[in-house]
Amino acid sequence: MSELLVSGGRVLRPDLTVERADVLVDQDSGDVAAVGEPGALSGDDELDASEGLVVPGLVNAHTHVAMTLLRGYADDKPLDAWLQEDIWPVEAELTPKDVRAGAELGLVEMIKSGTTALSDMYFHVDEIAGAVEQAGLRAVLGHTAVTVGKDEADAREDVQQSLDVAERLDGAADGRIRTTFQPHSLTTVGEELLREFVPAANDAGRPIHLHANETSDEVGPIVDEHGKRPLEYADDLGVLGPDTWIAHGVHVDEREIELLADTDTGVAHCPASNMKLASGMAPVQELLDAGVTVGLGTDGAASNNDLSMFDEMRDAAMIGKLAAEDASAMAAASVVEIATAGGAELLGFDSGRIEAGANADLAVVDLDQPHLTPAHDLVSHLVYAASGSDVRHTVCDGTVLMRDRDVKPFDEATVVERADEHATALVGRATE
Ligand SMILES: N[C@@H](CCSC[C@H]1O[C@@H](n2cnc3c(=O)[nH]cnc32)[C@H](O)[C@@H]1O)C(=O)O
Ligand SMILES: [Zn+2]
Repeated sequence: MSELLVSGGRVLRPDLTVERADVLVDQDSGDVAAVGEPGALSGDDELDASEGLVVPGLVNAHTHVAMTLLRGYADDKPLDAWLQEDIWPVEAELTPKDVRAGAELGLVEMIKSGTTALSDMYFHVDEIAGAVEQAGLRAVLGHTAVTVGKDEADAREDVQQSLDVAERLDGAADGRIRTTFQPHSLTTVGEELLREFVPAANDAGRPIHLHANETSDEVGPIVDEHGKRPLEYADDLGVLGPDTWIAHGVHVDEREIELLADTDTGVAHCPASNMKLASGMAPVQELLDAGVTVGLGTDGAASNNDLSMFDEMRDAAMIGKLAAEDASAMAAASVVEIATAGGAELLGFDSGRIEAGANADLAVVDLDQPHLTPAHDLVSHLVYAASGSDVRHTVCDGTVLMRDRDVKPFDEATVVERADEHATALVGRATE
């Protein structure tokens, strides 16, 4: 048995208290074997956590990891125009190799900022799965179906593909990859196909992930057409349930919040994307108070524009207070909770907490820095003062993915260079 000792630091416990402790990782099972008194445990290999805080690996509950290729390509526009005028025309030119290059870049960025699990929505998913397998991360993947603007045969083919890809890739990378059925949103996939395929996904036991209630522009047409709120329509279609989580949930009314709680449907909150596209402020504190399971997501790098969950935590705290008009809303502990245990619950991974028996998915944050001094409250620091570049080591499934900022599964310089080349050629093709 090979064991890794994360030693000399402080550890963020599941109840969000901090104590001096060492963490012993069983690298064969990929689980935490024990959390013990400093110096009491020993392993074959050691990871130095002195002057550091060991935290659960962050869980990015909604992203499009390959969209790193479009980082900074189209900014300062609302969702609808941004997608239709800029993003979709370029995405139409994406090749599988582009997606692989963009995904690798995004995954390197995640490893460097302490993220160990992600929920992704995209296409050419085999390439994303290959990149995740190489990265050593944990992911929930899927093929996102869009039917607007497609003829009947293409539309059906796309939705069928979402179901097929989910079935084929579930359990890949030694179980680190799980899958979801993914209608893009309630307005971009037609009702007939939703009525046919959602029950099929449910019958297959496939979790569902989709964008919903992101902008007010998408709520109106659903109310006009179906005479009900988007999440009532979703419920009617069989979309809601304990295995489903929606991205955004910005424009939800009281009844919809109740519906989310009653059906145990989760929400991936994406504050940076919501601010940047001026989509609105999600009532996250209200969702939490109603008992809804909430995770935190960056969304894609074209609407953020980075994939750091540290930035996202700060944004969640800030906009959460503004939305509630209450400075005590989305307190630091709640934010850390959604970025770790909350996201893990949505994705269905036994991660998001450092405890014997849980997945050994963790990051060590370097506290020995001016902007993290003094150390009155380390949970506060994680949300309000730390950044992704403060992460010293990242471990997923018991494997060290970054040691002293050196990313192990990839040659970082090669990944950066390749992504840059692919992005430049892609935009060239799309605009020629
Ligand atoms: N474009 C493909 C499938 C869509 S993949 C998932 C899509 O979500 C898009 N996307 C990224 N961020 C957002 C968002 O915030 N709201 C809605 N869609 C988004 C992203 O650009 C990508 O096109 C097709 O037409 O078949
Ligand atoms: Zn999205």
